[in-house]
Amino acid sequence: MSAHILSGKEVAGRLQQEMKLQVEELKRKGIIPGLAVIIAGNNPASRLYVKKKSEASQKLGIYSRVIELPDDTSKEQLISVVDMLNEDDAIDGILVQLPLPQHIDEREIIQCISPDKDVDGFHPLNIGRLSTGQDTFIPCTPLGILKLLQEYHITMEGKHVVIVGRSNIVGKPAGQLLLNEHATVTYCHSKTRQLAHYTKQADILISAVGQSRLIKANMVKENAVVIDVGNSFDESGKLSGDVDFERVKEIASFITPVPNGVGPMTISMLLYNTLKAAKKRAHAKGDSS
Ligand SMILES: Nc1nc(=O)c2c([nH]1)NC[C@@H]1CN(c3ccc(C(=O)N[C@@H](CCC(=O)O)C(=O)O)cc3)C=[N+]21
Repeated sequence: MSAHILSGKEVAGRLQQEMKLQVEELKRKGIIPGLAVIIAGNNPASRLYVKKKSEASQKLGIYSRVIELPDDTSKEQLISVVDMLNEDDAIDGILVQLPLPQHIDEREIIQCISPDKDVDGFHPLNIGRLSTGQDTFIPCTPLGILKLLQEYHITMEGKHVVIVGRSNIVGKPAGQLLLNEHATVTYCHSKTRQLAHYTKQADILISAVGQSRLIKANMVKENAVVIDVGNSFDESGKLSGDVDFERVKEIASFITPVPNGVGPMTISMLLYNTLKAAKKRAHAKGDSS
């Protein structure tokens, strides 16, 4: 039997309709949610993602500002842009698109973002909050995965979640988030020996590596839930995930496609976090709802 498809596109569309109403409500209270995206350099994939983010926010009625900087922008220039946005009352959320040009230390820039505007959830303070189970901005991809699982009534408590990939933006925070949901979490990465030994034990398998069709059918347990975070290109230049979808779907119970799986959920959660920040601003303004 073939797996059920976890349609990120469908769920993201639904969530965005709900959020549109919330934006309208905020506007009635005199608050226009605002998102700023900074992109340095002209990596074509990064440009495409930034365009998607800005289009999606505008569709909801969120004020969107994209700040494009050249590849040779200095660290000081970038920090001064972040500082300006930290101070700007029209901006609730700041996203610095990664990767940054080689000569800039990403950590140094991320630390300059006000934790209250850090809609990516990448600031060390927010990472600390996530790891101790406090309220915070949860990184968009892990949060998107959680919402997608919840939407399909897939429970996490007591399940063995195996995460392949330990990046700061997906793998690591996804593990912490699902640990907070009472899953048993195993991390695998490029140095893991006998990867299949671990992946075969997963009730929920999350791959966030960026290597086309790394996860084969014989690495997946019967009826597992398979979440594919990969967005890479195969030999023929076609957009492809980490999972050998055509074969794995015959073994899994649920599976995300690429495209239209995790990607659209990531975008939705960026809007969700921006709204969360704007609601806090409304609250600070003296609104009690
Ligand atoms: N500060 C920062 N925050 C990020 O959240 C961030 C980032 N930097 N840098 C790059 C990665 C990548 N990322 C994606 C978001 C959506 C899709 C997406 O919507 N993908 C579509 C396909 C896209 C296509 O057609 O090429 C899909 O899977 O359906 C992909 C990738 C966010 N990132």
